[in-house]
Amino acid sequence: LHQSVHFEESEDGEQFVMFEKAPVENKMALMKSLIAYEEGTCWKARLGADCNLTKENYIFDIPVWLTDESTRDKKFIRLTNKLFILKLISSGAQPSMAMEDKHNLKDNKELQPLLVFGPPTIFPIFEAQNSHNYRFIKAFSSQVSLHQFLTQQKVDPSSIQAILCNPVQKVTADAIRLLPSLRIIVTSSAGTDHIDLVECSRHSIQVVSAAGDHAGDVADMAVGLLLDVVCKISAADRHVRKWGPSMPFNLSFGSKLKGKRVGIVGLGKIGTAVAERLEAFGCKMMYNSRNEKPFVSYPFYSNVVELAGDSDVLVLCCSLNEETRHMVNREVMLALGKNGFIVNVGRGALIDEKELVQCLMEGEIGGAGLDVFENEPIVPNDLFALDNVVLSPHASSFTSNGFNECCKLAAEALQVFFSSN
Ligand SMILES: O=CC(=O)O
Repeated sequence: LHQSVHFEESEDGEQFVMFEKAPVENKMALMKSLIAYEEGTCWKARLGADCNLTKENYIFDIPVWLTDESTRDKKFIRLTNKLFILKLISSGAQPSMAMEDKHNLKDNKELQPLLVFGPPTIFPIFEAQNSHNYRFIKAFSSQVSLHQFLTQQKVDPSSIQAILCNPVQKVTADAIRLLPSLRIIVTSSAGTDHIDLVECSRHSIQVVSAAGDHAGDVADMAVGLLLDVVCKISAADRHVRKWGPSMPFNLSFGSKLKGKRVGIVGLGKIGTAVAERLEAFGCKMMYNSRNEKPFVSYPFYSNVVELAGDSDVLVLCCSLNEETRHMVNREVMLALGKNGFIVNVGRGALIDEKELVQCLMEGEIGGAGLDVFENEPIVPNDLFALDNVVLSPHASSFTSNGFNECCKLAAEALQVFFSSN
């Protein structure tokens, strides 16, 4: 999705969103997100002028009146890997904010500078929707220190009041100290472990999580990973791809989710959503949390080793901080046991990853479903060879609804901040 998008106007005054060169999958993903965001708006798409196509096949003529999923997909299938332009043709609904304000575009120098770290996965969409409000200073594209980068870009550090970020790039104490006017950091994630919160509070900087209510998406992923590793779905898939007369069926048995005792570590919104889903599968829930929750009927364990000892599955949903770093260590994994499973949708460093790999290879635990890793994007090679492990690239909140909501929340948080300052 990392590509640039900007607005253009044709000679006859028509307004376009221009997508620059990028792989077609990215364009399609971005376009789908835009379309999902623009529900009810009619779009027309056509190829960009540099495609050297004749007038006849130049225009796609796909007014995208959004009706249902099946028609959406059919329409996008026809896009090619050339440049293309989206054109807003008419609409009963409100045009997008970006389009509406096209004529009010301020001079670039008058726009509020917004320092972008990461970049957040939502950034291409956020940028397209908010380029009329902000001058984006893309620190994520730089290989040099923030100080050098700002100097190169001729940006005065004291002009920066806001950062948009996500867990890909840390907002360190040094970065914060470099920006004397910094007042707000908006992160597109639920977790804030990539931001030096102590330094923020020292300088009275607000930290806003714009993740929205994506607990359901993350919980779906947790349950998916658990089902996959318990029922061996990915292992079976790999097996089928090699299956044939010369390769007999030799898949080991999966097991049953029903009746499993599941210890949720971190019974916040995500943990609760996981528990609700797993109850429907007939699992028996218990939990560990900073404090016992008075209105929760599941048994509470203040000690994770004891929780692991009484569980068949541990699902990690808590945030990462100095107390929770490596909370799942070898002792916890041995307590969970040879038939036990771990699912991690929190942060990689909640588990001592070296010990996890060791325990998986030695058969000290039964399997793992992992959406997060200690040193992303580096994943221990040993995991790739294990059939009892299911891996996902920190993608539990990658749904188009989640993206759009997150963009909206980030934009609102910044708008409220700038309009009250
Ligand atoms: O990892 C994702 C998040 O914290 O939202």
